[in-house]
Amino acid sequence: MRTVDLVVPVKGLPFAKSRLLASFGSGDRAEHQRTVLALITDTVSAVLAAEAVREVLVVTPDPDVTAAGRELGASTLPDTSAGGLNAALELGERHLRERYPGTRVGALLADLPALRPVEVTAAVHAARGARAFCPDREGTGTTLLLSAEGGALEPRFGPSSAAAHLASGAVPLWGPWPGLRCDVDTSNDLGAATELGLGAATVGVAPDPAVPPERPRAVRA
Ligand SMILES: Nc1nc2c(ncn2[C@@H]2O[C@H](COP(=O)(O)OP(=O)(O)OP(=O)(O)O)[C@@H](O)[C@H]2O)c(=O)[nH]1
Ligand SMILES: C=C(OP(=O)(O)O)C(=O)O
Repeated sequence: MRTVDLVVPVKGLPFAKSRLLASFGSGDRAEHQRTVLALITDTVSAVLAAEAVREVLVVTPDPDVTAAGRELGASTLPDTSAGGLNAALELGERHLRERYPGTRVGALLADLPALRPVEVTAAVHAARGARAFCPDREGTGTTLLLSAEGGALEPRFGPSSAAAHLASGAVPLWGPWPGLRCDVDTSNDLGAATELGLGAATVGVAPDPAVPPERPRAVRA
């Protein structure tokens, strides 16, 4: 049964995943952007295939992300909030509630290249209708937040968001869903996701985390 509509927020590609840029030889921005787009593609593809998910709404200011989201079958909304991540999520939440009054809304971050559709469905079921969240692999961040049935999302993403979601009354979900918990911010995270098994888009483009990036070459006069 389809029980949740999900907002997936994505920054403008040139500004996204800045901590991952160091993994690229000479700080190669084109390769970096291709990898960020691949992370988004694998995340969105996995949630679109999750049985518990009805609609996936990508909220972004970026035209390339918008085009990629549409191609995959997600709906898209321009991020006009200019208020950061939580504002973008609330914008998406309002949009989904206008379309589906009373719906259960979720927020999923777009950097989960080892995500499996069954993990999303299992987490939705494990929440049992409560406002709940899935902590990241370190237990400090959040990868998925679900509103209660009929309740508001109240996103508190950002530094130490797991503690913030817990303090705001959301139930932590600690199920065996390594792909759902493995968000990729750094090269180390990419290594962990590689061990779990990257999705088809990321496996083709991500730098091998075991190979140190090339140093920028000295410029000769
Ligand atoms: N629409 C929108 N998405 C955002 C915004 N800020 C962050 N995001 C997205 O939220 C998700 C989680 O953010 P982070 O894990 O911090 O990723 P990031 O900000 O791209 O990474 P860093 O630059 O390394 O901090 C990513 O998919 C981001 O693209 C925002 O202001 N608007
Ligand atoms: C924004 C978040 O992600 P990260 O810690 O990966 O930046 C978060 O966990 O709330």
